[in-house]
Amino acid sequence: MVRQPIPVIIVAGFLGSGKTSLLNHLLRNPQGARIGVVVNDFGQINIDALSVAGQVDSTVSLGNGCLCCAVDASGLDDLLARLARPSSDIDVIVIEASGLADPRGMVRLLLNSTNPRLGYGGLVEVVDAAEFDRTRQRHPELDQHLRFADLVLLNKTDRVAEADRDRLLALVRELADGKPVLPTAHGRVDPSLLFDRESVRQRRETARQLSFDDLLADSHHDDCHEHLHAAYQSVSFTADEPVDPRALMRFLDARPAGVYRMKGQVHFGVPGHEQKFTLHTVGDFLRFHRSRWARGEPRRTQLVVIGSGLDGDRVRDDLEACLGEPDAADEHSMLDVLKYTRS
Ligand SMILES: Nc1nc2c(ncn2[C@@H]2O[C@H](COP(=O)(O)OP(=O)(O)OP(=O)(O)O)[C@@H](O)[C@H]2O)c(=O)[nH]1
Repeated sequence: MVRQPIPVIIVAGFLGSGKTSLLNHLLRNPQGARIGVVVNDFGQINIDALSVAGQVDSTVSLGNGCLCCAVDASGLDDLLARLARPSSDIDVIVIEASGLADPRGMVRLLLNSTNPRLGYGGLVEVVDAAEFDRTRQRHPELDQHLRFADLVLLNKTDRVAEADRDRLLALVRELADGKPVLPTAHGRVDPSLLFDRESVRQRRETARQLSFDDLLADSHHDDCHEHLHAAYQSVSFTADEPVDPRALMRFLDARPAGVYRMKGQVHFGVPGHEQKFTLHTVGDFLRFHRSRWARGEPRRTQLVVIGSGLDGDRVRDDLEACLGEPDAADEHSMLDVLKYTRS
């Protein structure tokens, strides 16, 4: 079975916004995933709570399978390659960008990476609700960072009054230009929003075929607090009829506001392209992986769309409108899909 690339998630945000708190939260709630963590300084990572098992070069292996590493930007490429080696057995990598760094360089580095074991997992921008107005005054570039992020966490909402929280949410949503914005306290976000639990499971149980129930279960797992789920929605879509590739690409080009991730499989059924196309989107990032259908596996499209502030009926209707055979005279209907496809 082809191994799925390891998603690499970048956590950025200005000084003190709550990046380390988010990281600690993920490390405490790894959902069965082995998390590789890359930080500039792991002094603040809650290593005690994780029982340190041993130390290797500049990395710290933690008892629960997590790995922390200290690195500067120039060593990042090598370090990621090292973490992605099968022997490290890592399912997801989280990089904490230093407080002042512009995260775009790191995103570019990942998107341009030729390492097939690594995949872009998204840029999460953490902002401090209590300091938002002052930070924005001091660092006008914050607006750009918000536009560039795939997911924004408006953190420290416990430190602002409700009316202020609503004002800030509306303002940050406007600045983030359609990207999902979630209010959080102490970085407590549902980890399944960031990790593909099904790909973790696929990596761990390679013999087992993933069912659609598994995909859905990923959006409703039980070991996180209920209130974490309230902040985002997941919309599922399934269809036996083939999908028109051009119509789907139009949908993906103009993803509905609030969509953070899409995952699942697509059945185009176009002659010569009858294989299974596994779709993965994070923010603006889009990728298909082409593979064979398993023996007896029904050829159907099954998608989960995850985001915040989604209009579920609208998403379903828009996807429904993508069903149908492409125009028989259109020889190049798959061209745009193939541009984003890795076999
Ligand atoms: N009240 C409150 N305090 C928080 C919250 N999130 C983080 N903090 C506190 O804010 C301080 C900074 O949080 P960190 O998670 O270290 O922030 P950071 O972005 O990693 O900071 P730098 O590494 O300095 O950039 C710490 O004292 C946290 O305990 C929150 O949601 N509410």
